[in-house]
Amino acid sequence: MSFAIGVGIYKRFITRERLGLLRSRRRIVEALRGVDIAVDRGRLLSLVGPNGAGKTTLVRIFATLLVPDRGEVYIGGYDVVKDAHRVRRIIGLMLYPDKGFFGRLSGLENLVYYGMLYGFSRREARRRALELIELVGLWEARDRPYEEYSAGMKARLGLAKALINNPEFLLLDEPTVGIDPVGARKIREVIKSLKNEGRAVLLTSHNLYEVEELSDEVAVIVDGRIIARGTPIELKSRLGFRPVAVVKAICNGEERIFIRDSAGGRELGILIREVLDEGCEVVEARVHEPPLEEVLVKTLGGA
Ligand SMILES: Nc1ncnc2c1ncn2[C@@H]1O[C@H](COP(=O)(O)OP(=O)(O)OP(=O)(O)O)[C@@H](O)[C@H]1O
Repeated sequence: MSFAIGVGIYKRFITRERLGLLRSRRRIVEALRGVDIAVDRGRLLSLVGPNGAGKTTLVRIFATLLVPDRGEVYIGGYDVVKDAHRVRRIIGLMLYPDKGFFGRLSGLENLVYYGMLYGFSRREARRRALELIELVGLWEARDRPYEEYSAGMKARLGLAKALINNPEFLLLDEPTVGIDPVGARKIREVIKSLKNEGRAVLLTSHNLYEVEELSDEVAVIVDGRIIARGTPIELKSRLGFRPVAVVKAICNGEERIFIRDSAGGRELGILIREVLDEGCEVVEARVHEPPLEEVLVKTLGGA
């Protein structure tokens, strides 16, 4: 059985919609409509989809912050509703934006505080906090007040906080939003190493290049339902996008481009041979695989 598993998850919100100064009416939002999801140890599953699709709602249910209306969710064998306190001991959560920090305390003090909430002694909490501050690249800023941190620094501290209890399951909601490219790469490396250590990771991101780089599996959520899932490569081919072999050549003094469907991987070699047989000179040969970004933007269109 998978380390984290959710079956038939259904969640709706009842809100009030304003119709004017004095009038409002009840509005029902079906945020999740029968979602099945599973994440194994040492694997990273990304949730992608348009704004309002239900990704954060799903993360919050796995994090025990919301109770599903229907369906079952287990993490490490514990029910997220009935055994919420046990689940909280084995998960780490990074939400965006993270409102759980004290502005006047330094990054380090904030982490020590959270370590002690998990039951570590002050000494142990400090040792762990320093280790994590170093890991996320905040060493120089460790004694500065949190309120002075930039958005990217806050996000890094959020990741460190998610790791303070050495969690087996990590829930990362938009972990690199607002972080500069060098910082974001650092965060991605940390996420990869956490996964390679055997943790299960559930991630949401609108950065599909990041999703493609990190994910073992991607689930596309639209309107509260998973409409497609698979490895990035499976997903692309399921959505009708296949790699193509492209050969650029000079034939009789003119540049020509030859293109061939290249699902099997051997087509590029065959195409090059054919082009050479035609008496052309090959100047460039490659397999073009459309990035996940291109595939999903074309598939989801205006969703
Ligand atoms: N507390 C709430 N009360 C009412 N509606 C809510 C609440 N939380 C979420 N929703 C609604 O549920 C739906 C799913 O929201 P959710 O935040 O899960 O989407 P998302 O996929 O994470 O979006 P984004 O990419 O913008 O972060 C949206 O229609 C949202 O407005």
